Amino acid sequence: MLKNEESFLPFFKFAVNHVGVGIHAINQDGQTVIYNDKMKEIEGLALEDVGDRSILELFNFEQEESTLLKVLHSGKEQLNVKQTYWNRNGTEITTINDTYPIWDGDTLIGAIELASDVTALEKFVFQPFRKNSDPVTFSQIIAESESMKAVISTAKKAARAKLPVLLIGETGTGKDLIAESIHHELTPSNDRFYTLYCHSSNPDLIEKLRENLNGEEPLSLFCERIDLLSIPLQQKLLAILDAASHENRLFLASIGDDPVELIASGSLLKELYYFFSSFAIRIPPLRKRTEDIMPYISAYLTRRAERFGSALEGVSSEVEQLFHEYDWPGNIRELGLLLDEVTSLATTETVITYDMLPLHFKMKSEKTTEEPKQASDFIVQPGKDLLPLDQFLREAEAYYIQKAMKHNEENVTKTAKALGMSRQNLQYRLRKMKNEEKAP
Ligand SMILES: Nc1ncnc2c1ncn2[C@@H]1O[C@H](COP(=O)(O)OP(=O)(O)OP(=O)(O)O)[C@@H](O)[C@H]1O
Repeated sequence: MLKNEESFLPFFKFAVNHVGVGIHAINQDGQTVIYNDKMKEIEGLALEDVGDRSILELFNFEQEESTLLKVLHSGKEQLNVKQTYWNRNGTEITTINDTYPIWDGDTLIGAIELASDVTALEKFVFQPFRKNSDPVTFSQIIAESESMKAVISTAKKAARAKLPVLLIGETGTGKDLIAESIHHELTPSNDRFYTLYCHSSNPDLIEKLRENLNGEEPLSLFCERIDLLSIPLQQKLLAILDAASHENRLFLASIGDDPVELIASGSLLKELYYFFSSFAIRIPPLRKRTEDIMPYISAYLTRRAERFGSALEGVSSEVEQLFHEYDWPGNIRELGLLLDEVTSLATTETVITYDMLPLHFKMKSEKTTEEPKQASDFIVQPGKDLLPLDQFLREAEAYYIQKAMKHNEENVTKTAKALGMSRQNLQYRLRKMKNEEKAP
């Protein structure tokens, strides 16, 4: 570190321990090098627990479960990953994590995770229906698009048949909401709606479930994200459900990805999939049903005006277009989160304009709406300015590699072979292209 940089160290240390996000960084050996106060608070750890122990020892993770290690191995960032789990103090925590690789020139030297604790927001704002203890019913679900109308219609059929249901969809698409709506649609109704959050690999969780399912009480059980349970726990869960099946009971589950892929990758037990899949309902991501965006915003703003007297009534046409073009990786939850952020800062405005959007969203949305290069960009044409040769070569190389990757279904080994280069060389170029894309 340069002398000048050293003098900033106390400022950095102060900032790291006073920011509102949890920060966890590891070096290339998986050893913790930064673990700030907010992260300790989120994960319920004491300073002595952390020391210089590796992340694997600290959390008893299976190697593949740690996002930090995944990023360290792949060199690829992972953004907007929602995690709900019980921390060391037994408190249920929901975070949204962004994890980045750290490069020193071309060498990958570690990874850093930035975690925003959204537990309170989730409880208070994201689940407004639960907050009021009102039952969640189909009437509260926004479904303007044909695809969502079809989802609701199948979900109602499942409620009439009272057969097991599997909800398939990306995070934030509304699986929980639909599960609870199915429960409230049942006739005769079930006494209780239990949710089993499968985000923890703690065997006690499943044991507690066994106790709750003793007897013959009519109930609905929603096993949220069964694909996040370890396979041995999925086997236990299946045995418990088999034993507890009863005509008065409805079992529902959700998964975050295509079941065929989850089974093939060893994340989902085939038999558990069969158990739930009498009704397999796929909820499309928001980017494939953009007709639902404006009705959701309108319902959100109406609710906000009723509760907090907010003056906001809609969004500008520029924002509407941006929202339609953005790919919403966090789906409706991400849209709700964004609206929370914007509306909490609004005062007398009646329309949400581009200027009111947070910087992080503007940056993300710009990246996704940027026009990709076309083959015609590399042809010398009359009236078109010539590029400096090295810029032309860089852009042409990036274009050619991207096309080659697409042609080989993003398989690095196949593409490297086709391009006559080593896998490492291609990986290096892909990383370089990504960094150049990000550079302002
Ligand atoms: N169609 C919808 N209409 C109204 N609100 C919705 C809709 N879809 C989702 N939401 C809201 O978005 C948030 C996320 O929904 P939900 O928790 O049901 O998603 P999920 O698919 O179960 O996500 P995860 O897999 O991460 O648990 C909730 O606040 C929910 O109220």
